[in-house]
Amino acid sequence: MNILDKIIERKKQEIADSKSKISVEKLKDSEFFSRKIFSLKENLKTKSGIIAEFKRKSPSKGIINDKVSPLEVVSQYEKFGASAVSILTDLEFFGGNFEDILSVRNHINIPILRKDFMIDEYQFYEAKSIGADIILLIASCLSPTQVSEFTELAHSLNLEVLLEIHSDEELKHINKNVDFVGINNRNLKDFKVDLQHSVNLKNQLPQDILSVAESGIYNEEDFKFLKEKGFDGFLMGEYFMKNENPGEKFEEFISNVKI
Ligand SMILES: O=P(O)(O)OC[C@@H](O)[C@@H](O)c1c[nH]c2ccccc12
Repeated sequence: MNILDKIIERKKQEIADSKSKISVEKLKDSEFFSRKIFSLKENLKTKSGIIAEFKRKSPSKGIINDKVSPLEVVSQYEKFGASAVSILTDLEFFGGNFEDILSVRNHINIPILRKDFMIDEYQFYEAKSIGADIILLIASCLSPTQVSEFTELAHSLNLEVLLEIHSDEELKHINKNVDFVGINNRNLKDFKVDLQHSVNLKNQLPQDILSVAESGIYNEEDFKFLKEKGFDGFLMGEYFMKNENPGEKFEEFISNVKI
């Protein structure tokens, strides 16, 4: 079984567990169902284009940073120009939890991407109830029909949709309603990073869709290369998080790439 299959197996159990504890009706009581919306579509153009991630650990890297708090990190990300922040909520494989989003939502004014493996409608209500603005749909975990149904549900909750693809076959998951197409530079099955592969895939996207380059952006050259190739957004985690002070690293990066 590859890691992605393991994650999905585990996720199914977690969802069943959560459903037995909290109903969708209960989730809807959250104050976040009726609040100001932060839009990445707007922020991609007006800010750096970087979606800066808070991530404690990952299956490919092990522990990255478990010493810093989400609030200190994402406040700095916001201050120095992140278009949005991405916060992992998977506990088992990424060391994240809902509290990581809840503890920052009312302190920042940029959108938050709930980064998790979305396979069930229930999770969209959950995402909304903890204050997320954007959700990730991973094509390799879903059928094209699920992508279009989940996109509709997300939009009905005022959540923006980032659809992640990694291969030519997954181009068929794209529909005109998704807000952004993310191309993962990292293969989730074997963790290999290949930027040129992403550029080739980007060239096959529909003309007017906003594109985000995801993962494995490890230095200024990588970033500049992808920007020159026309990506609108850049999802970066480890490069900042592996530092003692991720916010400071973000600031340094922004000033070096001059955006
Ligand atoms: O830390 P990196 O290499 O900069 O990558 C960030 C982000 O793209 C990565 O965490 C990611 C992209 N797609 C995912 C899907 C699930 C979990 C994590 C991810």
